[in-house]
Amino acid sequence: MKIFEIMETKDYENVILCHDKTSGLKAIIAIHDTTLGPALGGCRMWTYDSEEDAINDALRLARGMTYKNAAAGLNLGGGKTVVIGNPRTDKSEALFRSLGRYIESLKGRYITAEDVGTNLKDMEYIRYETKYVAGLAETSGDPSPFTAYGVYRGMQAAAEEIFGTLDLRGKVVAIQGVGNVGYNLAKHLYEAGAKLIVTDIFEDNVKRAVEEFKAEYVKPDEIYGVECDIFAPCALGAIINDETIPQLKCKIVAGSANNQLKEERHGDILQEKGILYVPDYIINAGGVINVADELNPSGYNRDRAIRKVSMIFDTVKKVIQKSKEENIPTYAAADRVAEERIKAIAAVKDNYIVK
Ligand SMILES: NC(=O)C1=CN([C@@H]2O[C@H](COP(=O)(O)OP(=O)(O)OC[C@H]3O[C@@H](n4cnc5c(N)ncnc54)[C@H](O)[C@@H]3O)[C@@H](O)[C@H]2O)C=CC1
Ligand SMILES: O=C(O)CCC(=O)C(=O)O
Repeated sequence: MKIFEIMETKDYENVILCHDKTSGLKAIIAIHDTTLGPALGGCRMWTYDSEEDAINDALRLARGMTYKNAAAGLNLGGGKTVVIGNPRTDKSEALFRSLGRYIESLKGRYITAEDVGTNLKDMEYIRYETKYVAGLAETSGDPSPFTAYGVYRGMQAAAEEIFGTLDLRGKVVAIQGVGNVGYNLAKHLYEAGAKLIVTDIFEDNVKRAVEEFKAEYVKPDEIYGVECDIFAPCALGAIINDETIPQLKCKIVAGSANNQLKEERHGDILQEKGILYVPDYIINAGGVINVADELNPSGYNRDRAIRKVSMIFDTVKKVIQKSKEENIPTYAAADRVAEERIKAIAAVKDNYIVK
C-alpha cells in the first residue's frame, strides 16, 4: 500500500498507528483535515481481513468526516479511529484506555466518539485517559437515535422530491442492517406507517425488528433485489457497486452507512438509472451534529441538537437543488457544498493572523 501517495493525493494530515502489547490494541487514527477545527469522528471496531483493509477504512472514513462536518455547518475537521478486533469478543477496559492515551497524546487535534462496534461503555474507558471523547452517557449519549432521526428527515426530503409528498405512509423501505441506527430508523418509519423489509447478519437484531415493527425478513444477499420505494443501507460501506446496482428496484437510496458508493462512478450509474442517491455523509450527520453540541460553550442542549438534526431535511434539499442546477450527480453536489465551505473558511483564516 502506497500510504504517502494516498495521503498526498487526498490531502491527509496524519495517520497514526497505535499498538499496545499488553492490552492487544491495534488501532489506526486517521486525521484528514483540520481547516475548520479539531477532527471529530467515531471509533470503529471491526474484524478486518487484512491490516491494509483496516488502514483503508480509517482513511476513507476520516475523509468522509471532513466532508460530513463541513456540509453540516460544524466547526470541525475530519478524522476517524479504527480498532482491529472482534467487538463481541476482543474488548477490554485496558484496550480502550490504551487507545484513550493515544488520543490524549494528540492534545485535542482529534476527538473520538462511538461508531460501528463501539458503545457508551467503551467511551467511558477512553474518558478515563482523555477528555477528547464525546457521546458519553452523562452528556449527549448514544448518537445512533439522532443519526436515525436525521436519516428519517433526509428520507422525507427525498420522498418529497420523488413522490411529491414527504408522507412515508404505505411506502416500502428495505433496511440493510438493523443495528443501532437501523433499529431506530425502523422505529420512526413504522410509526410513520411505512412497510419494512429488513436484513441483518445477527439473528437477534432481525428478531427485534420483526417482532416490534412487523417487518418482513430477507436473507442478507437478497436485500438488494427486493421491490421497494427506498433502499436504506445501514450496515457497512461499499455496498453500492457493480454487483448490487443491477439488482436495485428502488427509487431512492437513503441510509446511514458511511461510504456507500464503492467508487464515485457508482453514483453516476445510480443517476443514469433514475435512482435518487442521498449522499451518505449528508443524511447520516445526525450523530455528529448531536455529539458536536457538547462542544458548545454553554454545554450540551438536547432540544437544540434535535432542531439542528432535523435541518438535515433542508441540507438534503439543498444538495438535490445544486445537483439539478449544476447538472451533476448528487454525490458531486454534496462534495461541492462541503468543499466550498472549507475553501471559504480557509480564506477567512488566511486573512490576518490572530496573535
Ligand atoms: N451510530 C451512528 O450514530 C452512526 C453510524 N453511521 C454509520 O451507519 C452504519 C450503521 O451504524 P450502527 O448502527 O451504529 O452500527 P451497528 O454495528 O450497531 O449496526 C450495523 C448492523 O449491520 C449489520 N450488518 C453488518 N454487515 C451486514 C451485512 N452484510 N448484511 C446485513 N447486515 C449487516 C450488523 O450485524 C449490525 O447489526 C455504519 O456504516 C456507521 O458507520 C454513520 C453515522 C453515525
Ligand atoms: O456519531 C458519532 O459518534 C461521531 C461521528 C461519526 O463517527 C460519524 O458520523 O460517522
